[in-house]
Amino acid sequence: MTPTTKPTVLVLPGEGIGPEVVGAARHVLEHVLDRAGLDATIREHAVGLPAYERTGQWLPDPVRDEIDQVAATPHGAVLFGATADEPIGELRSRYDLFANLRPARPLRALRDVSPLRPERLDGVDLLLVRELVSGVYYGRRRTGVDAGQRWAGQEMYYREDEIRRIVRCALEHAEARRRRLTLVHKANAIPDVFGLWLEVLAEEAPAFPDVEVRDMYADTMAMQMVLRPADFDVIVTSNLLGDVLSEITGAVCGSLGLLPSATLSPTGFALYEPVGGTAPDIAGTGHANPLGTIGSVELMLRHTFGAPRWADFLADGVERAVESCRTPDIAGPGSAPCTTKEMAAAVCDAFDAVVAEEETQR
Ligand SMILES: CC(C)[C@H](C(=O)O)[C@@H](O)C(=O)O
Repeated sequence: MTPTTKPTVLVLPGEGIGPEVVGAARHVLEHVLDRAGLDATIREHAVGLPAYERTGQWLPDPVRDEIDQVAATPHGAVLFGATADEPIGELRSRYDLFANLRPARPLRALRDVSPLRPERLDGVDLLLVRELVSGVYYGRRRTGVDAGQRWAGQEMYYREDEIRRIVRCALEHAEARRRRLTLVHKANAIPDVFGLWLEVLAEEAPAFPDVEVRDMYADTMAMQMVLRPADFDVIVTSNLLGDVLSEITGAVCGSLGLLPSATLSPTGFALYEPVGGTAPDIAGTGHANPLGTIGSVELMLRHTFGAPRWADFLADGVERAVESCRTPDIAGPGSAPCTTKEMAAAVCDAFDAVVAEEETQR
């Protein structure tokens, strides 16, 4: 359903490759909105290192105030680039952005880029649902010295309701997709925490009788994701395990730079960001892959703008664009790599072509 009030999108590029990939994705967002006749308020602010250098704050107070306001509106969203952990950890927790959706589907034209044999990619279409505001990331931290030895600890803690809402979210997505859900855990080594995850899953699953539910140790899953990625549909897991597993899905698809994410709060406020980080080794070269951020725009069109048709056109545009335009991470041997900006332009052109075809077919 199209939102009744105009969405507001705060663009927070951050540092490293963040400004480059977000610049490209913003260009694509504005292009699609224009073509679709959709309206939005878009404002951009510095966070992370550039903000710290200017104000001494990673997330400056005025920016935080503005995000507070936008988070309270019915269709508020953030398009985020990349930073070190400070601002992103604070944003996730402050706005209760608990449901991190990380879809991973190899692009047709990039089968040669994945390190996996092409036949292993057939039918790969994963959705990793990662809990994002609890677990060991936010656990009690302590350090000390004992008998002359320094020690450090950080607690892994989960409350029942935190598990229940992410498990439910994953079950709902599984029901709407291919109806398979795998809970990934380490109940053999961390029995109390992951035992509770398993109990909650057993309590929630009966409400979704069409979803085939199973569970798997995280170490086994790490292997299975490489050997048989097509066997899985929705995967739900904790904050830390989800972080590690999503990097594997990046490798399966051919590059971490391809992966998008959407993180939803209970109020509908959402943050969209690529899965890849600041990539300091290539920052400033103009060759970072913007497709993970452009894919995040596609997710924004679905969740915040309620415009799945335009999101589908954009997804088709991306499939077409990579047939001829590829940044160095996905260029493969022998082909000339394109720049971040060229990739954004190629996506806009391909999107226009998809829309034009659609219009002539009607
Ligand atoms: C930057 C870092 C704190 C972050 C995380 O671990 O959550 C990143 O790896 C991610 O996957 O979003």
